[in-house]
Amino acid sequence: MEEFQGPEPGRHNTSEIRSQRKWWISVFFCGFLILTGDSLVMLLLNFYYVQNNRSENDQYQQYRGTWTQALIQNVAFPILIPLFFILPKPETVSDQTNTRHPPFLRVLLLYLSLGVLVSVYSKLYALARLYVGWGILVPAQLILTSLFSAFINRLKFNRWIIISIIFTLAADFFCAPAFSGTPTEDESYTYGIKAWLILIFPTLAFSLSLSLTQLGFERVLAKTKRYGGSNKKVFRMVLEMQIFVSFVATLVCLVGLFVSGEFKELKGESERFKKGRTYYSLSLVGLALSWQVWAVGLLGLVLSVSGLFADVVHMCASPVVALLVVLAFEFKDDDFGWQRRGALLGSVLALACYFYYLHKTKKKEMAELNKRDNNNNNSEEA
Ligand SMILES: Nc1nc2[nH]cnc2c(=O)[nH]1
Repeated sequence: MEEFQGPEPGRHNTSEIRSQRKWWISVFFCGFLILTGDSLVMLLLNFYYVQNNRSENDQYQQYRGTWTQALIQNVAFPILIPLFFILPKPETVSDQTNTRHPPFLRVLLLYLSLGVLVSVYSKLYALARLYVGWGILVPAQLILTSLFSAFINRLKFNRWIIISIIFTLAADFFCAPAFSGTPTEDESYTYGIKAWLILIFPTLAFSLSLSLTQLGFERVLAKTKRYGGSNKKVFRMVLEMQIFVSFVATLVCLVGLFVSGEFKELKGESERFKKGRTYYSLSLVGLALSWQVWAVGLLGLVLSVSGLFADVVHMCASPVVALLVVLAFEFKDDDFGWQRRGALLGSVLALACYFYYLHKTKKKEMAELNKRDNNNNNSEEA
């Protein structure tokens, strides 16, 4: 006689264990991309400005070139297009009749608004780094990201997240990677009211873009027909978001480059480059590719965890970047002293706290699933 087989015990558990494992792998992978992107960008930027003979320019000229930097931050998005098509399409769920998909116009508006925000923060970030110290820019940004996450994404803060934020703030306040782009000093430029405005707007735009991107993934992209309309998050969304947003940002930066007349300076820059034009082009290509690596990692973490976590990881990369810059360049007075070692420790602790919180959340999810499975089995046996 054939035995009646009830629902296989632990079936949900096995698939949950598998999906949690995949989730952890993607979190570590995206974190690695952010760290790699941040490090390469800073190393190449330093190389670029060292080679650029900045000190030979007049003070005005030293604050130029920021539209070019903004353009480079966004322009290499086409390298992601083949990857987008290689990744498998998500399956569409069969029960779609009742699902309301967001209209095309909403998706378009999302990409347009994020593209403009990204172009704003790319341009002003390039400028802000010339005016104000990293130690002020970065903590301000993390505080704003926390506020936006609380109000826009309804993120619930707990003690582990708060401790992680405090460690990150401390680490970044004491650990600015050396930056050879800083103009040869004129204090009035650095701390004037203009400098403070230039600090506030890119940090605002960056923080806002993280929260809106998270909202866009959850409320718009995950509900579209092409992603199954099932609220499932897949990596393809990251690539789609990055490609369309960077496309808009690139257009805005191109307009800025031409309207400001900065494009006329490109020839002079390539001629000034100490190692010659080939190295000039190679360093710009390297920078553009590194920015894409960074952006995919950042958006990947926004998708799989949150905008706040993505910002924490991005900020925690600074001490590592500072160490790499010390090893790669011989800038005067730049060493990896006790302050930076402390900052590195702060970053490690910040990440440990956040990861501990994520681990606890995932464990709780699994326990709830176990409980539900057990209840279902018991009621079917009764
Ligand atoms: N505003 C801003 N722009 C960025 N572009 C790359 N990183 C950053 C950042 O931390 N802040």
